[in-house]
Amino acid sequence: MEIRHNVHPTDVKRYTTDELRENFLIQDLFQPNKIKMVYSHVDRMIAGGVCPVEPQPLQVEAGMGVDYFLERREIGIINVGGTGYIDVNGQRYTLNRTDGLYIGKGVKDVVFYSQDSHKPAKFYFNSAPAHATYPTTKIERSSIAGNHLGAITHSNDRTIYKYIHPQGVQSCQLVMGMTALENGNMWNSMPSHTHERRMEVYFYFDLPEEDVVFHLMGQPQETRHIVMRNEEAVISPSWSIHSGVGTHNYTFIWGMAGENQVFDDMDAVAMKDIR
Ligand SMILES: O=C[C@H](O)[C@@H](O)CC(=O)C(=O)O
Ligand SMILES: [Zn+2]
Repeated sequence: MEIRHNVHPTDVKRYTTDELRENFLIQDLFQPNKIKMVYSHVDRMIAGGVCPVEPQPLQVEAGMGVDYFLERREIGIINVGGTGYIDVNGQRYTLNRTDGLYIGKGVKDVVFYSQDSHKPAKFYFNSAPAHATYPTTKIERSSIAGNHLGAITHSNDRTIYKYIHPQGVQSCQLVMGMTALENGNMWNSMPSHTHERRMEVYFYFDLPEEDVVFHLMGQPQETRHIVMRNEEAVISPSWSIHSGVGTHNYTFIWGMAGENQVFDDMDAVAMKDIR
């Protein structure tokens, strides 16, 4: 398990490109038969990926100080690969591409599978500390009514699908969903925002190999960027904007943890104030 520490925004002003990438960027999420996990000290969020060519059990990692992964945690999972299965205490859930699964605190036995090892599942996940148990629930993408936002005139015509949230599948603190940009639309979350009360992780996918997303971060008056490729994620502390522009349209999964679960509790940054 990789550990990422908290960093102070005053220090981040002086970070080099490599330091920004070492502290915030998450790469190599889908290595065959390996569960990749990054443990962020920002709200103790774990972001990770599983590519189960062979079945992969979710295992506690050294340093977590518990007997099993979900002893004091909850997890949200979205499949971005071929059809896969997740067995939760022996009960099988089938996840097609972009279907999700919430698993509550206390579940001991979670195993990831691919339906076809030549077209393996790619399970992206976010996990946050939890102190109560909410039911394990499958979330079919087709069952979610998306919220349409943006317009082609601002190159940000997109649909937000909320998977885990107070009006949908319940959780202790995890809020999770997916935003898909229409063809020819490149911008997300601009005008930008922060949310002092929650951190967020973005995972970009559906991006052609030769294309990139310039992910924008930093304090609103002190912005920086990280160049990201397909199937990479980035940690956004509560003081940082999280926005991006691609050389091609893309889709991204967002996950949040922290003080509240109110999606609209954002500190909007006026365009005249961003620097
Ligand atoms: O706090 C909310 C998150 O930043 C995202 O949900 C924003 C987003 O998906 C978008 O604007 O497209
Ligand atoms: Zn946000």
